Amino acid sequence: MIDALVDTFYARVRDDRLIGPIFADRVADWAPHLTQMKLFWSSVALSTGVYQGRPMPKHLPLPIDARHFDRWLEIFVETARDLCPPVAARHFIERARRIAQSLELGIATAKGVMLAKDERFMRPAQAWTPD
Ligand code: HEM
Repeated sequence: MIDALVDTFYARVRDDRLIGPIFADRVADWAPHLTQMKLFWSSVALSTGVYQGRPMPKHLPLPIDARHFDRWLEIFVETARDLCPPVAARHFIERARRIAQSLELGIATAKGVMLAKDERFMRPAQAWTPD
């Protein structure tokens, strides 16, 4: 189930107009990324301990905020509901929401922004400069 969830989720992510390009700029070889994500979900959903990485430092430099996390979660929720029985879908979705929230908080903090409870992180608009 984790194999199917991860494969389908990232196939959809890669096609997405908002978050697809963020992955396209950084993930050249998808096979190792998908393997890593399957280990991650095995650890998170089944407590197997097979994922050894640290997701936070990988996300801190990304140009992402609340809008990107909302889209990520929207695709994740749709995919989990499409592929998993309801109990399993809820199990994955609950964990994805918690981790997304903690990544968003970490990104805000790294940018010197102290979010209030339930406040979302929005990146300041980029000043327009001619090429
Ligand atoms: C806006 C939302 C997100 C974007 C654009 C994003 C993007 C990325 C990118 C580009 C990488 C590859 C980084 C690299 O190898 O240099 C990555 C890795 C990863 N992401 Fe995300 N991510 C998002 C949200 C999430 C969420 C919500 C989770 C967990 C539920 C997550 C879990 C991971 C993990 C486990 C890795 C692998 C880290 C490793 O190599 O050990 N990401 N992400």
